[in-house]
Amino acid sequence: MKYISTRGEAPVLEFSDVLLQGLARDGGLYLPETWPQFDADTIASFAGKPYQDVAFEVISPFVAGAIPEDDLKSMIAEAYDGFRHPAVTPLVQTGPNTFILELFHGPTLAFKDVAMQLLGRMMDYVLTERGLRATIVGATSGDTGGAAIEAFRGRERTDIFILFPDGRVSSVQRRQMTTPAEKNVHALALNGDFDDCQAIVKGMFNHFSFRDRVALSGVNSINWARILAQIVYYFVAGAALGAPHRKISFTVPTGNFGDIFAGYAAMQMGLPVEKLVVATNVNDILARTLKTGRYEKRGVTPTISPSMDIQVSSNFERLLAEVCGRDGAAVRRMMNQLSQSGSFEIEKGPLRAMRAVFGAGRCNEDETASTIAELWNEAGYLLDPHTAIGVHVAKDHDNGETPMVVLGTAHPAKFPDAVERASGNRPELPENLKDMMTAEERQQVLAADQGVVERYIEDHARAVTAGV
Ligand SMILES: Cc1ncc(COP(=O)(O)O)c(C=O)c1O
Ligand SMILES: N[C@@H](CCOP(=O)(O)O)C(=O)O
Repeated sequence: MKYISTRGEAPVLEFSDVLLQGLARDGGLYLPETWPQFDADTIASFAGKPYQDVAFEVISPFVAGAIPEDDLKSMIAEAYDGFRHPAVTPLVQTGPNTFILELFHGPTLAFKDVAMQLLGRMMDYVLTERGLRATIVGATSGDTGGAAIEAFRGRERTDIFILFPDGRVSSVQRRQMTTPAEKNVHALALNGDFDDCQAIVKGMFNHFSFRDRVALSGVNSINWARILAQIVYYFVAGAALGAPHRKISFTVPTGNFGDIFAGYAAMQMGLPVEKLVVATNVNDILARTLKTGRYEKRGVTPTISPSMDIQVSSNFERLLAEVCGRDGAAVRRMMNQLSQSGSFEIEKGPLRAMRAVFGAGRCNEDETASTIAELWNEAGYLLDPHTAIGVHVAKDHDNGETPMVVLGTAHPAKFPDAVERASGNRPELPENLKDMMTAEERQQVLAADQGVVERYIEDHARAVTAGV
């Protein structure tokens, strides 16, 4: 399998290189050159299989040649061994036609673990094989950071630097990043919002002398392997609910568009999907774009669903490339307009193609809280604020026939204050995470300035001087 950049000007790469690269050198994001196809019998055979077996079948065509089958199987087995539910991503029925796909049974209680636990192992494998070290950077609005740190803490070949918006993540999220004591972990609290953090990460990838000097690697969903691992649970849920013999709809709480792009990928690979519904909080750039055809940045408003407080949605670029027929020049034009003027227009044809697949809706703060209260009072099911946004938006897109799966992206205990205010019930952390709430914290507060962050990384990353 070969990978090409959305902007069409970076080298075509194999899987192992895409895994280590993060952002393409033309500023774009890597996509597989073609979508592997699964026929109806293969999809039907996923029903009832262990998650790990489906993961192997879905992931291997993308990885073929880079990682031998037995090694890939072992990595998958180890990655999901630590999940607290034997089904890894169980489906729970919460209404006559509605299901929540619980993606939060991993070590840091968010869907990010599903991909990150595998990504950490794959990167370590490739770095060891090549005798290299890497400096990993990531931007987080709360969940990616903790999941990435958990996946890479103590790993000999990597140092990890996570940039998060100071004061804008929940205390559980912050502690997941600041309490690991391993020396290769660096939690950087930046004086800005998530978009500032993400812009600095992309800026560092586009600063080639720095990028090469520190052997920069990325674990945000700009890294294709993150999306790849997330495709699996769409197939697992789809097959459990009757695919390929009937269509399924998915509503996805969305920020950086990575999770829902994985659903789009599953669809391209043969999963019969009726609709992929984008659910946003009041930072609703994606819902607005699908409605108006104009992608237009506004300021970020802090909400009780902080992980979705995002305006510049990285993976939307992957969708643009798809609906523009992989026309790199068209994608470059739109991305240049975005960086120059803060907005761009999507042409009619590509917009029509998007609307054929995607629906969208937005959920404000009151609606988020009342959705949490409602499901708690009616069904005794406690939602986290991000999943609540999905549940709220899904109602408007449920046709009463096609099963509607809402992606349950985080455990309510990650947001105990907001959940308690909404439902009167304070969710408890799993026993093994409770110590974290009293452990010593370690973080570095820095200005949201690329130069400042780069200097900090150069001073602390072992890849700069060591190179195994
Ligand atoms: C709990 C939670 N829900 C939803 C999202 C949105 O996911 P994505 O950025 O892949 O759209 C995130 C973070 O991105 C998150 O942490
Ligand atoms: N919501 C995310 C934002 C970064 O997401 P990613 O999927 O692009 O890595 C978070 O919680 O950090």
